[in-house]
Amino acid sequence: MFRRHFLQALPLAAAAVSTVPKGAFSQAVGGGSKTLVAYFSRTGNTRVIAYQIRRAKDAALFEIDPAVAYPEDYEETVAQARRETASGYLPPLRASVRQVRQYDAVYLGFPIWGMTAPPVIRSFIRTHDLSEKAVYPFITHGGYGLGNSIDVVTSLAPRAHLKPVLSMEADQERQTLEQVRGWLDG
Ligand SMILES: Cc1cc2nc3c(=O)[nH]c(=O)nc-3n(C[C@H](O)[C@H](O)[C@H](O)COP(=O)(O)O)c2cc1C
Repeated sequence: MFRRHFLQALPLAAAAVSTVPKGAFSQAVGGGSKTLVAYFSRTGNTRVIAYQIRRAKDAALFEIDPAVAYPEDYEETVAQARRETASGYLPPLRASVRQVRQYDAVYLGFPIWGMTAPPVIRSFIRTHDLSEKAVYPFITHGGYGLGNSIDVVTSLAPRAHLKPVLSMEADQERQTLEQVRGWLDG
Protein backbone atom coordinates (compact mmCIF):
# COMPACT_ATOMS: atom_id res chain seq x y z
CA MET A 1 0.00 0.00 0.00
CA PHE A 2 2.84 2.29 0.86
CA ARG A 3 4.51 1.57 -2.44
CA ARG A 4 1.28 2.15 -4.36
CA HIS A 5 0.96 5.55 -2.73
CA PHE A 6 4.27 6.69 -4.04
CA LEU A 7 4.43 5.19 -7.47
CA GLN A 8 2.16 7.68 -9.13
CA ALA A 9 3.59 9.48 -12.12
CA LEU A 10 5.35 12.59 -10.93
CA PRO A 11 5.81 15.38 -13.46
CA LEU A 12 9.15 17.14 -13.50
CA ALA A 13 7.72 20.29 -15.00
CA ALA A 14 7.67 23.00 -12.39
CA ALA A 15 5.81 26.25 -12.37
CA ALA A 16 8.06 29.28 -12.73
CA VAL A 17 7.32 31.01 -9.48
CA SER A 18 9.42 33.02 -7.12
CA THR A 19 10.73 30.52 -4.59
CA VAL A 20 12.58 32.77 -2.17
CA PRO A 21 10.89 35.57 -0.30
CA LYS A 22 12.41 38.91 -1.27
CA GLY A 23 15.43 39.76 0.85
CA ALA A 24 15.60 36.35 2.51
CA PHE A 25 19.23 35.51 1.88
CA SER A 26 21.34 33.70 4.35
CA GLN A 27 25.01 32.95 4.49
CA ALA A 28 25.79 29.27 4.84
CA VAL A 29 27.50 28.54 8.14
CA GLY A 30 31.23 27.99 7.61
CA GLY A 31 32.17 30.82 5.27
CA GLY A 32 35.44 30.49 3.36
CA SER A 33 35.06 26.86 2.41
CA LYS A 34 34.77 25.86 -1.26
CA THR A 35 32.44 23.03 -0.30
CA LEU A 36 28.81 23.45 0.62
CA VAL A 37 26.53 20.96 2.32
CA ALA A 38 22.92 21.89 1.58
CA TYR A 39 20.26 19.62 2.96
CA PHE A 40 16.60 19.21 3.78
CA SER A 41 15.53 16.92 6.58
CA ARG A 42 12.20 16.44 8.30
CA THR A 43 12.97 13.81 10.92
CA GLY A 44 16.74 14.11 11.17
CA ASN A 45 18.02 11.10 9.19
CA THR A 46 19.51 13.22 6.41
CA ARG A 47 20.71 15.83 8.90
CA VAL A 48 22.96 13.29 10.63
CA ILE A 49 24.74 12.66 7.34
CA ALA A 50 24.92 16.38 6.56
CA TYR A 51 26.76 17.09 9.79
CA GLN A 52 29.18 14.23 9.21
CA ILE A 53 30.02 15.55 5.75
CA ARG A 54 30.45 19.02 7.13
CA ARG A 55 32.95 17.77 9.68
CA ALA A 56 34.83 15.56 7.23
CA LYS A 57 35.06 18.22 4.51
CA ASP A 58 35.22 21.31 6.69
CA ALA A 59 32.32 22.50 4.58
CA ALA A 60 29.81 25.30 4.89
CA LEU A 61 26.37 24.13 5.98
CA PHE A 62 22.99 25.31 4.76
CA GLU A 63 19.62 23.90 5.80
CA ILE A 64 17.02 24.03 3.05
CA ASP A 65 13.73 25.05 4.61
CA PRO A 66 10.35 25.92 3.16
CA ALA A 67 9.11 29.42 4.00
CA VAL A 68 6.02 27.75 5.42
CA ALA A 69 6.84 24.64 7.41
CA TYR A 70 5.23 21.36 6.50
CA PRO A 71 2.67 20.04 8.99
CA GLU A 72 3.97 18.18 12.01
CA ASP A 73 1.59 15.35 11.19
CA TYR A 74 3.09 12.72 8.89
CA GLU A 75 -0.09 11.90 6.95
CA GLU A 76 -0.81 15.58 6.33
CA THR A 77 2.73 16.05 5.08
CA VAL A 78 2.40 13.06 2.75
CA ALA A 79 -0.83 14.48 1.33
CA GLN A 80 0.59 17.97 0.89
CA ALA A 81 3.80 16.69 -0.70
CA ARG A 82 1.81 14.54 -3.09
CA ARG A 83 -0.31 17.51 -4.18
CA GLU A 84 2.70 19.77 -4.61
CA THR A 85 4.68 17.22 -6.58
CA ALA A 86 1.74 16.36 -8.83
CA SER A 87 1.13 20.02 -9.66
CA GLY A 88 4.82 20.92 -10.02
CA TYR A 89 4.50 23.49 -7.24
CA LEU A 90 7.76 24.99 -6.05
CA PRO A 91 7.40 25.98 -2.39
CA PRO A 92 9.13 29.26 -1.55
CA LEU A 93 12.26 28.77 0.54
CA ARG A 94 12.77 30.45 3.89
CA ALA A 95 16.23 31.55 2.82
CA SER A 96 18.70 31.16 0.03
CA VAL A 97 22.48 30.63 -0.11
CA ARG A 98 24.25 33.91 -0.66
CA GLN A 99 26.76 33.70 -3.49
CA VAL A 100 26.47 30.05 -4.30
CA ARG A 101 29.05 30.67 -7.00
CA GLN A 102 31.83 30.62 -4.39
CA TYR A 103 31.42 26.86 -3.98
CA ASP A 104 33.09 24.27 -6.23
CA ALA A 105 31.37 21.29 -4.69
CA VAL A 106 27.86 20.92 -3.33
CA TYR A 107 26.74 17.98 -1.23
CA LEU A 108 22.98 17.98 -1.69
CA GLY A 109 21.02 15.97 0.86
CA PHE A 110 17.36 15.09 1.07
CA PRO A 111 14.91 12.30 1.94
CA ILE A 112 12.87 10.58 -0.73
CA TRP A 113 9.29 11.80 -0.69
CA GLY A 114 6.76 10.01 -2.85
CA MET A 115 9.48 8.23 -4.83
CA THR A 116 11.12 11.49 -5.80
CA ALA A 117 12.94 14.53 -4.44
CA PRO A 118 10.82 16.69 -2.11
CA PRO A 119 9.34 19.83 -3.68
CA VAL A 120 11.70 22.08 -1.68
CA ILE A 121 14.66 20.40 -3.34
CA ARG A 122 13.25 21.35 -6.72
CA SER A 123 12.86 24.89 -5.40
CA PHE A 124 16.45 24.89 -4.18
CA ILE A 125 17.90 23.66 -7.45
CA ARG A 126 15.78 26.08 -9.46
CA THR A 127 16.97 29.05 -7.43
CA HIS A 128 20.66 28.19 -7.11
CA ASP A 129 22.90 27.89 -10.13
CA LEU A 130 24.79 24.61 -9.76
CA SER A 131 26.35 24.76 -13.24
CA GLU A 132 29.92 23.45 -13.43
CA LYS A 133 29.86 22.43 -9.78
CA ALA A 134 30.51 18.92 -8.54
CA VAL A 135 27.21 17.80 -7.05
CA TYR A 136 27.19 14.89 -4.60
CA PRO A 137 23.64 13.84 -3.72
CA PHE A 138 23.17 12.08 -0.40
CA ILE A 139 19.73 10.63 -0.04
CA THR A 140 17.86 8.73 2.63
CA HIS A 141 14.74 6.68 2.03
CA GLY A 142 12.47 4.29 3.85
CA GLY A 143 13.38 1.23 1.82
CA TYR A 144 11.92 1.94 -1.60
CA GLY A 145 15.01 3.37 -3.20
CA LEU A 146 15.77 6.59 -5.03
CA GLY A 147 12.75 6.71 -7.35
CA ASN A 148 13.32 9.38 -10.01
CA SER A 149 15.16 11.75 -7.67
CA ILE A 150 18.43 11.69 -9.58
CA ASP A 151 16.58 12.47 -12.80
CA VAL A 152 15.12 15.48 -10.99
CA VAL A 153 18.58 16.69 -10.04
CA THR A 154 20.06 16.21 -13.49
CA SER A 155 17.10 17.70 -15.32
CA LEU A 156 16.97 20.82 -13.13
CA ALA A 157 20.75 21.23 -13.01
CA PRO A 158 21.85 19.87 -16.39
CA ARG A 159 25.24 21.59 -16.28
CA ALA A 160 26.20 20.33 -12.86
CA HIS A 161 28.76 17.52 -12.66
CA LEU A 162 26.91 14.70 -10.97
CA LYS A 163 29.14 12.65 -8.66
CA PRO A 164 28.49 9.25 -7.05
CA VAL A 165 25.31 9.19 -5.00
CA LEU A 166 25.04 8.09 -1.39
CA SER A 167 21.74 6.25 -0.97
CA MET A 168 20.84 5.02 2.50
CA GLU A 169 17.84 3.26 3.90
CA ALA A 170 16.77 4.84 7.17
CA ASP A 171 13.94 4.76 9.67
CA GLN A 172 10.65 6.09 8.47
CA GLU A 173 7.67 7.50 10.30
CA ARG A 174 5.26 5.17 8.51
CA GLN A 175 6.73 2.12 10.25
CA THR A 176 6.29 3.81 13.60
CA LEU A 177 2.69 4.61 12.77
CA GLU A 178 1.98 1.05 11.66
CA GLN A 179 3.37 -0.38 14.89
CA VAL A 180 1.35 2.05 16.96
CA ARG A 181 -1.76 1.26 14.93
CA GLY A 182 -1.28 -2.45 15.65
CA TRP A 183 -0.98 -1.70 19.36
CA LEU A 184 -4.01 0.56 19.37
CA ASP A 185 -6.10 -2.02 17.52
CA GLY A 186 -5.07 -4.59 20.15
C1 LIG B 1 6.14 12.86 2.94
C2 LIG B 1 7.03 11.63 2.97
C3 LIG B 1 7.09 10.80 1.88
C4 LIG B 1 7.93 9.70 1.88
N1 LIG B 1 8.01 8.92 0.77
C5 LIG B 1 8.87 7.88 0.74
C6 LIG B 1 8.99 7.09 -0.43
O1 LIG B 1 8.37 7.32 -1.46
N2 LIG B 1 9.86 6.05 -0.42
C7 LIG B 1 10.62 5.74 0.69
O2 LIG B 1 11.40 4.80 0.65
N3 LIG B 1 10.52 6.50 1.82
C8 LIG B 1 9.68 7.55 1.86
N4 LIG B 1 9.59 8.32 2.99
C9 LIG B 1 10.49 8.02 4.13
C10 LIG B 1 11.72 8.94 4.15
O3 LIG B 1 12.33 9.05 2.88
C11 LIG B 1 12.76 8.44 5.13
O4 LIG B 1 12.20 8.21 6.39
C12 LIG B 1 13.91 9.44 5.23
O5 LIG B 1 15.04 8.82 5.79
C13 LIG B 1 13.54 10.66 6.07
O6 LIG B 1 14.64 11.53 6.13
P1 LIG B 1 14.70 12.75 7.15
O7 LIG B 1 14.68 12.17 8.53
O8 LIG B 1 16.00 13.41 6.84
O9 LIG B 1 13.51 13.62 6.91
C14 LIG B 1 8.74 9.42 3.02
C15 LIG B 1 8.65 10.25 4.14
C16 LIG B 1 7.80 11.35 4.13
C17 LIG B 1 7.74 12.24 5.35
